[in-house]
Amino acid sequence: MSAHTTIQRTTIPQIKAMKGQQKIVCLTAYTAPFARMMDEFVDLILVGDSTAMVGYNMENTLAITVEQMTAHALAVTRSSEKACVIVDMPFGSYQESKEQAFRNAAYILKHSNAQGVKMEGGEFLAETVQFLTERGIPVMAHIGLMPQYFNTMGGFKAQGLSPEMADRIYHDAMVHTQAGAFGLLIEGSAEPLARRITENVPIPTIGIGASPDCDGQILVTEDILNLSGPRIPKFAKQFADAQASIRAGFKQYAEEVRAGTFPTLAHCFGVKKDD
Ligand SMILES: Nc1nc(=O)c2c([nH]1)NC[C@@H]1CN(c3ccc(C(=O)N[C@@H](CCC(=O)O)C(=O)O)cc3)CN21
Ligand SMILES: CC(C)C(=O)C(=O)O
Ligand SMILES: [Mg+2]
Repeated sequence: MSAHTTIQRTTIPQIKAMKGQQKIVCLTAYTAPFARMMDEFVDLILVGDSTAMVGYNMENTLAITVEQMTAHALAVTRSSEKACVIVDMPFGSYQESKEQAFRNAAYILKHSNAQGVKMEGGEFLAETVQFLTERGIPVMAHIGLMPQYFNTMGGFKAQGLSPEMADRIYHDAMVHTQAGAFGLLIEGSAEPLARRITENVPIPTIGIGASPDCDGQILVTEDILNLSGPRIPKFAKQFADAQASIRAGFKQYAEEVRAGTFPTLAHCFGVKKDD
């Protein structure tokens, strides 16, 4: 047995096969500590472009680059061994043409060792989904609320609430499925729409602010740990208060340094026993 055949990373075909069998548990991670801690609990880690907002305190996701996403993705793959890892293609790196999309997706995967990419878009994106899938790059299509349309939409607005819009998003889901997407991420959309899509596609749907009936769920990790800023979406639920625990640690450290009780000689080098 070779030295590196201990744990096999979950593959994209395995994620696809989970539909109808078991819920697909997904979270975002951008850096080593969270990737390392969540690896045993999640099936899939998304290196989300939400790091623009959560990690860099930007107003929206538009300014993050291919190089930044690649660096975050590499940190995540180096710090996990079990979860399937996919990466958000950042704004402007895939919308221009299917060739541009392939070039940037191949760059990201080559330099990060991640397994697939996610891209936001409706019907126009289907030929890109097919082009990449045929050439060895698995694509998850992100539909519904698409944060990269921040300027077109004038903010983050729930989608598919009217029958006309719901039908258009349903159609987008069918077209992406036909094009070979390995999964659909449905964000901020009417619940009946997300359920109807889930029931009518053979590929997994991953919901965020979508429906309990989606094949899997995802949230932004910092949101569920109370580590995000003040603007947390309605669909996020707080599962732990890491902020309280981290702030307590900062407070204690500051107090001990100011009081001169940290460090002690036990934290120092070259200290003689009888000093
Ligand atoms: N911290 C964080 N969590 C996220 O889930 C997330 C990000 N950042 N950044 C990228 C996108 C943007 N997302 C968001 C951000 C805000 C709302 C929001 O405020 N929605 C309103 C309803 C908007 C409407 O329909 O008018 C809400 O009440 O939740 C939704 C999705 C989801 N993603
Ligand atoms: C919110 C999830 C789905 C995402 O796209 C991100 O984290 O960027
Ligand atoms: Mg994203």
